[in-house]
Amino acid sequence: MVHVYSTPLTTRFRGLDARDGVLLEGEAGWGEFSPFWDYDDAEALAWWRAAREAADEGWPAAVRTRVPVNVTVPATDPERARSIVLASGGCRTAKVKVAERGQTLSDEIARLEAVRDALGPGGSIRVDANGAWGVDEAVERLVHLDRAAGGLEYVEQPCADVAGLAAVRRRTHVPVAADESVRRAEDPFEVVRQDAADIIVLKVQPLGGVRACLELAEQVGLPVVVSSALESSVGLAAGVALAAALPRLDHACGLATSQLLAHDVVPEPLLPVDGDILVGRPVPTAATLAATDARRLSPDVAARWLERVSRVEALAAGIRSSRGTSTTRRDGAGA
Ligand SMILES: O=C(O)CCC(=O)C1=CC=C[C@@H](O)[C@@H]1C(=O)O
Ligand SMILES: [Mg+2]
Repeated sequence: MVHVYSTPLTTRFRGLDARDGVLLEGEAGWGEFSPFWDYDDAEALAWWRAAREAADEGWPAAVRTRVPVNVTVPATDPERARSIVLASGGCRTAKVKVAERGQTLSDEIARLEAVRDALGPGGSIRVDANGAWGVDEAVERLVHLDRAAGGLEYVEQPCADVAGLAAVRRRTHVPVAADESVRRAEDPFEVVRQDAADIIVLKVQPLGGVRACLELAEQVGLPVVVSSALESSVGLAAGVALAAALPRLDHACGLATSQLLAHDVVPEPLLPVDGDILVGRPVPTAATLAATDARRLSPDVAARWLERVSRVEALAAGIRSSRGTSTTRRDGAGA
């Protein structure tokens, strides 16, 4: 069964006001396929593999029952930032978006001060620049942002390229986390070779599934933060499964993003309680599927997704047969 979901966001995020994607049901449960629209079909293949893993195989065993998570604060005004933190379900870590086009350093300082105020002195604050800064700009900005936050836990992807991350890392005491340099890189190990990061951010869909992420984490050998791709709780469950299966987890994970969706696809979304998400796999119901059904809410979006699924599924099948392996166990499933 294939369901195309669509929901408004509660706060604009990553330039988006709505989120949409596809849910697939297989023998092992539900999987999510929701590459952002700026990912082409070749890039979307990894997202497809993650969805099929969830639907057909399920995930490796958990070694913990709860996962500490951060509240995600979009590039919004200080009052809204404060209320997002206060309504976060007890998160002790906040991730604050910075370097948003059209915003100034003082907007960012005001947002960080509001977040620190709401979090209290004991919480941790990290920022994410999504690769928008040059090296000098990053080093300079971090002095101000570190001060406004009362100390930063780390900066995520300050610059776009790995050499930039490495240079920033040498020039600031704020630890550096690599996100896009892992999930959109041709070679995620470049970050290790250039000594460019203290932490790696892993997202299950763009990296091809929970097992692929566990393998990557082991090979990279750096501390891991598991983060969402702004999925519904069906997709978030895969991130939670990864965080639950990692042998070591030293940092809160970016998996509390159901808070950014106006509607989720399950009756009890994966949301933090006392700052933790309980490891589990919520199941959609007929009522929640109907409430998020893109075929009813925005038929054009639903049609685009069904076409995308057919194309990516064909691409995946072509790759499998050209490698000489058997075709899918579930030929045609999902389309
Ligand atoms: O890490 C989090 O707190 C939430 C997830 C998150 O920030 C992101 C999800 C999806 C797309 C990205 O632009 C963004 C990120 O850059 O980490
Ligand atoms: Mg990021």
